[in-house]
Amino acid sequence: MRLAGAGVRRGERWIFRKLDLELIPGRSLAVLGPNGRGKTTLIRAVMGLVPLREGERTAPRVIGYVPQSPAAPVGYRVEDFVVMGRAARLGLFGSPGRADQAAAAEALETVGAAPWAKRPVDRLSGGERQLVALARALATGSPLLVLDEPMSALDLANQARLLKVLDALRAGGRHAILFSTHAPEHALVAADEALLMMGTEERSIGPVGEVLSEVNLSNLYNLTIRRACLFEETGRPVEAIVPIF
Ligand SMILES: Nc1ncnc2c1ncn2[C@@H]1O[C@H](COP(=O)(O)OP(=O)(O)OP(=O)(O)O)[C@@H](O)[C@H]1O
Repeated sequence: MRLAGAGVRRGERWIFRKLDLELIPGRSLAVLGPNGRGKTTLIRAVMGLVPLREGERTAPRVIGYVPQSPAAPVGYRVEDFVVMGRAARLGLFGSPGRADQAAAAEALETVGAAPWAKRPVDRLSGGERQLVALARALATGSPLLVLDEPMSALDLANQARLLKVLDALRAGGRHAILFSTHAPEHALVAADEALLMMGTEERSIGPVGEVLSEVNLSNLYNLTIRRACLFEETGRPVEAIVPIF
């Protein structure tokens, strides 16, 4: 996926301009910024759901997408909903075959949602729905996964589960992952690079460890923010990022 000199306007206002972005399989990028700064707009532009007013976009035909508030159509079981991720492979009147059912079952297993396969999708909680939406995105088989605040409705255990899934997908090398988040710690553990959206043309992009510095985060949120290493776990520092107020 590539954006070159990309810009999106809403009415009279540019949300972002002159944005260059490149993502390859095996790499994960986290997008951070205050409320209303344009994360969802950027994600929708990557998806091709919002037109660019300048610049160019190159992306796979099918993209695995987890929107901020995943829909829950009435009358579908979880497994049917996840198999919908295969739609682009089926053609207009195609119905899912064994391989499609197997891909859906595997995706549900990956996110830990297999036990809910027979449940009505409209009766899932917000967090359960986010995990099932990720399963549907995985079932597409796309090399690109785009997730808009995927952790926002998840409890701590499911946040950990999702971070582990994203980390494993990235390590597997077959997926490029783009996700937005309000939790810099999540970017530290599940992304290689971070994009901080500071202003329309102002941004910082680079390796998470460098970009998510106390100075950058304090400037981004206009607040004093401290970052501290708590301990090391299997050779990797576990860090806390804390606002001071
Ligand atoms: N359809 C639209 N028409 C006009 N303006 C819009 C539209 N959608 C979003 N905006 C505006 O674009 C700006 C960026 O919104 P966006 O949803 O991309 O921000 P965000 O960083 O994802 O915010 P949050 O963290 O609150 O989810 C906001 O000022 C918003 O009001």
